[in-house]
Amino acid sequence: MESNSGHSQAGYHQPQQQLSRNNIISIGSTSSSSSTPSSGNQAFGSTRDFMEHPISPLDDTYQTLRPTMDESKSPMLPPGTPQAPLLAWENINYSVKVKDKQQATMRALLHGLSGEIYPGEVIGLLGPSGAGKTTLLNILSGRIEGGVLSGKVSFRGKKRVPGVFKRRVAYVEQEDVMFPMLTVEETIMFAAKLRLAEKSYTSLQKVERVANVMQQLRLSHIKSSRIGDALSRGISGGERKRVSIGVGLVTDPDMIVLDEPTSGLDSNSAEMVVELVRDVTRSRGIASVMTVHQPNANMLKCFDRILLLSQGHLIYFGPTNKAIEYFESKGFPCPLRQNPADFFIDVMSLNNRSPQDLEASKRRIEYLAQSLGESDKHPEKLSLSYGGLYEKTLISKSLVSTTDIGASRIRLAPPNINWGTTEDETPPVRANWLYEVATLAQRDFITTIRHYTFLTAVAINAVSVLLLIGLIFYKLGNEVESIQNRVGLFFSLTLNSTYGIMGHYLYMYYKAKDIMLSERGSGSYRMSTFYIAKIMIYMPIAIVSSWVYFLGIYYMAGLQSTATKVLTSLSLFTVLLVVTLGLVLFVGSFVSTYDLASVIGALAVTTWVIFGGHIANAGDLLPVIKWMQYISPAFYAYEGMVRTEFDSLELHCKANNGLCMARGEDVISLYKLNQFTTGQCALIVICMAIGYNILGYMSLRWKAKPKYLWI
Ligand SMILES: Nc1ncnc2c1ncn2[C@@H]1O[C@H](COP(=O)(O)OP(=O)(O)OP(=O)(O)O)[C@@H](O)[C@H]1O
Repeated sequence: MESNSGHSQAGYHQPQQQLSRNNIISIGSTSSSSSTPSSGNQAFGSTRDFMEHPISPLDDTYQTLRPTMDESKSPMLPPGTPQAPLLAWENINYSVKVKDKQQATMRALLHGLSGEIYPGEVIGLLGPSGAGKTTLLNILSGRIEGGVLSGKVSFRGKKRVPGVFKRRVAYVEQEDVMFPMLTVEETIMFAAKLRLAEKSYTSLQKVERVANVMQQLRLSHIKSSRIGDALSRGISGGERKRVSIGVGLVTDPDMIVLDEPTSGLDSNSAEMVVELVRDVTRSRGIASVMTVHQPNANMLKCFDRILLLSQGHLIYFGPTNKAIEYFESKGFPCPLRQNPADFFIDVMSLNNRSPQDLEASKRRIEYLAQSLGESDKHPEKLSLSYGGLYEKTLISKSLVSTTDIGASRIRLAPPNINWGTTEDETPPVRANWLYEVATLAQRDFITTIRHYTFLTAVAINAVSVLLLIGLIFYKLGNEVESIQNRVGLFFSLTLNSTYGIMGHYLYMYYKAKDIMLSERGSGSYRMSTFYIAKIMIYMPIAIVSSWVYFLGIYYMAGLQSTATKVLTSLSLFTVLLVVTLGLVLFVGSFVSTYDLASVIGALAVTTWVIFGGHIANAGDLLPVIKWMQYISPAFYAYEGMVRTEFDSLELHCKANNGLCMARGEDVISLYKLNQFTTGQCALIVICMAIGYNILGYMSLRWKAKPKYLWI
């Protein structure tokens, strides 16, 4: 085996092919000069694969990798062409507060990390579980919340401006958060409509852009298929991931950040996703960075550089094809038939099998982390000191440079990208407010009408309430005994206009909120447009479905049917629906989880109903709790409706036993439902409807506002 001294600094400048051969000779002690490279499509993940290929798979891997830094300099860009890193970070430290035996201590998750990403590069972030990959990715993409963060991150050589940065960087989350009822094309199209200002792009241009993205991501043939979810089958996991990438790409970002894009995918789909990201990165001249769990050799080949992390320490950040050599220089030669990624992760992992193993692995990681700092041979150091893969200056706006790298053609800096101008600090133009409302309402409308279970539940509720209450209170008549039934009927209507709405719409709201929170990270749209669109879609459905049973019950029961009375009661009932919808949006916005929100929502509605004037006589409550009556919208709606019905109602007494109340007004007095006039009741409920919706909007703004740390 070659000694460490064999890897001189000059060794890192050797052409790649020579390096690979050297590796094979030195590690495997076999000559590879006459070997036949295996197919580039093959994943060298299993021992069988290796046995069938006498040449080291690494040789094949690295022969098709891009050239070394030195080779790539000249063909990538004309000599002297300026280029700056797209994203650079320096001395990143991050720690969080953790509770340990009742004591809060700070736990450092990242330790002094530095690096940079250049346009046209694909960076793979690898490391064992818990190494800090997602944490680093979140910091670099401006999505870290909580904890203490220090260091510097610059984008195009300048401090990041959140509003600009989040619209120039597409973030693809590990979980694909999309509306299952939309088709592939609709999903990408709505992203284009919401994120591309109509001032800058015509409708036709957006359509073309969407078609282009679908074609590039090989989604055109399934453009009309629904996304689907666990309940309704849709496109496959790999296709879903490509749609998520398409949603990010449609805005033409400068960089795409992917958190575990291959998780949950079979190896073929995983490879396809990584290869597509590489192709897109190169064809668009953008940069991409992704975390991947144990990539196979084919996936590893797609990364120009890899960043290896362990226990929050940087272990290696340099060209993929030099990592093996680097590890070998530190005394960790990669076995010939092992997938390099598995090998790196093995070397960087804590071994918990025994206290001795744990201690040894800790020392190994410490040594690797420290030796990175000391090593002046480290490829990344060279990259930094010489300008590395690219020259460290600015790419001119018009520059387009192509070069052959392995099987791929790289195109850098397409003409539509501006680098380093003052425009960088100006947030991109947003879509017009009304256009945004219309687009979100259109999306909500489509997703709601395709939500068959929701619509079926709403319809079943309306019909069953109509039949149940309608039959219980059928033809009440004007006998004095009908008093109890009349007040009971209005109480039942109050119950349904509160519990029914809470039950149906809270769940829908949470589903939509999850997607909104994910889209919000990229600054897709305003909170006001999201809120208004929700009201625009939920309210008509809630009102129309409730009117069906209200009017049906009204006529089945034979209540007073003058137009004024019907309209007054219907209006009070409708405003109560709107207040409850406001409560749904308020609780849904304020409380983070659906489980807790459903409990709080049900409790609030129960309180409204208890103090609604039917269960307990409105005038007989103890002063200490009587005030709760006045904050219950159900009380005003109920009082208003009962007053409307009993006003001028003549009741028939069968026998004059001294208990008969022949006038409706006497009933109102008996139940103490004469504290407010019907008009006052209506006004108060309208004010509550407005108040709850304002509260809902304010809490949405407050709670959904990303609290990311920026450095
Ligand atoms: N907010 C937090 N509070 C406490 N610990 C945290 C927090 N965020 C992350 N950690 C811890 O920091 C470490 C790194 O987490 P991170 O998710 O970045 O790792 P990872 O390399 O992405 O892991 P995996 O591959 O398993 O997803 C883990 O041990 C995790 O438990």
